[in-house]
Amino acid sequence: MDERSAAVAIIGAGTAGLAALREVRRHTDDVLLIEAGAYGTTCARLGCMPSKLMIAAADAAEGCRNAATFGIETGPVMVDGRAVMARVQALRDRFVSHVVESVEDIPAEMRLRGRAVFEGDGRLRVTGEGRTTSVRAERIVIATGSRPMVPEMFAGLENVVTSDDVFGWQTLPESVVVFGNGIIGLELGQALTRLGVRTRLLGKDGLVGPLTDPDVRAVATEIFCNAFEFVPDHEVIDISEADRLTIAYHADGGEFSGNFDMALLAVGRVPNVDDLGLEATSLALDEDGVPLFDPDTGQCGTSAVFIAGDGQNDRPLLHEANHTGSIAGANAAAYPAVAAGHRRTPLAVVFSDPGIAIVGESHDGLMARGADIVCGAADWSKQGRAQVIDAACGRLHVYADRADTRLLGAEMVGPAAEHIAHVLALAIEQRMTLTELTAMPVYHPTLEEGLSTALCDALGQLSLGDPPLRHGLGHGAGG
Ligand SMILES: Cc1cc2nc3c(=O)[nH]c(=O)nc-3n(C[C@H](O)[C@H](O)[C@H](O)COP(=O)(O)OP(=O)(O)OC[C@H]3O[C@@H](n4cnc5c(N)ncnc54)[C@H](O)[C@@H]3O)c2cc1C
Ligand SMILES: NC(=O)c1ccc[n+]([C@@H]2O[C@H](COP(=O)([O-])OP(=O)(O)OC[C@H]3O[C@@H](n4cnc5c(N)ncnc54)[C@H](O)[C@@H]3O)[C@@H](O)[C@H]2O)c1
Repeated sequence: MDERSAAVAIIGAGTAGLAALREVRRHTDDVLLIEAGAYGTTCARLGCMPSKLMIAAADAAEGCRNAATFGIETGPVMVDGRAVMARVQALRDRFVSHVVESVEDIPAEMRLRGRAVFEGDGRLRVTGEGRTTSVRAERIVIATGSRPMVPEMFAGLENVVTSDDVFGWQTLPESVVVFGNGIIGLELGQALTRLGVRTRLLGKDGLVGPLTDPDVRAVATEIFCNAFEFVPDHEVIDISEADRLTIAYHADGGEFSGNFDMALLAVGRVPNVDDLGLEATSLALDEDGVPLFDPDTGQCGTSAVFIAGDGQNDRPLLHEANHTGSIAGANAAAYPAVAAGHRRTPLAVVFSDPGIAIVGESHDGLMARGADIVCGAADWSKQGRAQVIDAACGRLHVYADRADTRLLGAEMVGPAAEHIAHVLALAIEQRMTLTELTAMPVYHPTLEEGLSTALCDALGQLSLGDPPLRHGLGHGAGG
């Protein structure tokens, strides 16, 4: 068995692991980056980028279908599944190759290929490429990511895939039943529908992505139920498999069934911590097997182990993997001088059409802590610019503290959600009040006028004297 030692070992060369490495190398080159799989990150290979490529193709098809609304005739829209997947894979490969090149620029002596398992505190066994290496590390960063959850009832079925499989398809299937009304289910379910795949999305508990505000969720439910075969809640009665999958289920008080080429599971992701041998360490674990850690430092208890990215099982998003990776790396390098990093305003976006976003504190979170808030609303169906571009549907709610009028959070479904969410994140990060926000300039005619409507609505509900001069053009059908 080979033996290695390092001041810092990082398990996982994904987004979080690479961010941690960058921070550690500011302090020391005595670091080992351990990777069990292919270099290239989940984001580029199997996540953010290929999914957005598929959505881009789907939106192009939908744009052609809707062109007649503007008086433009395109003729029948034909989707060439092979060409769609070829573009997805070509651009995905380009994104992956950029990451792989940057990893290969890391000095070879800092990299180790193989699967790491803890053998005790500060001790790892790494197995891969035909050899086993025993690693002693003073500090360790766990950055092992997550994988799709596969519930027991699907085990053993052949025609069941996850997002790990979709982007490798050579062409598009004829039909897919998607399980999961979360972010992946909505994004891929809608994209597949727009790409001409007969798609049914079966969800649980009436949820729509991450939305928690009942009014916003109700609007989103109506929109997506009209946009494609979306069943927000169901209970499986039976799944059988011959040539195709046959699903029988209860929904809306009735009994339904359907035949599909395959099932796409998008029912959540599990952190890759279960096969890490954590039981061999002195770390305390939560009920999901994740080490108890401080979200501000990434530190697990008072140990020299830090955790980052999807492995934290907290905010499984790319920018959070990058940020928590940096925090964990900086603290692993400086240990025992551990410092809190600044955790940014929570921000989650669903790239559906219309888009969905949550910024800052969610409605559920605010209610749970008994916050005294004022909620301002905008109805996108009446918004001028949204009507111009044929995107007039959705709802925006902004939440502000009733006492000091600081913006606390927002939930939305509607046009430009990804951009409006960023404006709001900036405002929350800067601790801006409704008075300050409504004093900002708003151009006409823009979708930002819808945001202005919601902010003015919130301010108008407070007894602060006269509300500011409203940007009237943002309120109605163009004036
Ligand atoms: C379909 C899909 C779409 C997504 N879209 C978006 C999006 O649009 N925006 C967004 O913000 N987020 C999106 N995400 C989430 C985002 O991709 C993840 O949050 C992010 O990639 C997590 O990065 P990470 O570094 O934690 O994990 P990863 O990049 O997965 O890195 C973990 C690495 O650890 C390695 N590893 C695991 N166990 C071991 C071990 N024992 N030993 C050695 N190595 C090990 C793995 O092989 C892997 O390379 C999407 C995810 C999916 C699946
Ligand atoms: N745009 C983005 O930022 C983006 C895109 C894709 C993925 N991601 C990340 O990946 C994570 C995982 O995505 P996800 O969509 O798999 O998980 P998710 O946690 O977002 O949603 C899972 C959904 O599946 C439902 N569900 C659970 N069991 C079910 C069952 N048996 N049948 C039907 N539905 C069931 C749940 O109610 C939930 O709504 C996301 O939370 C997100 O952080 C982000």
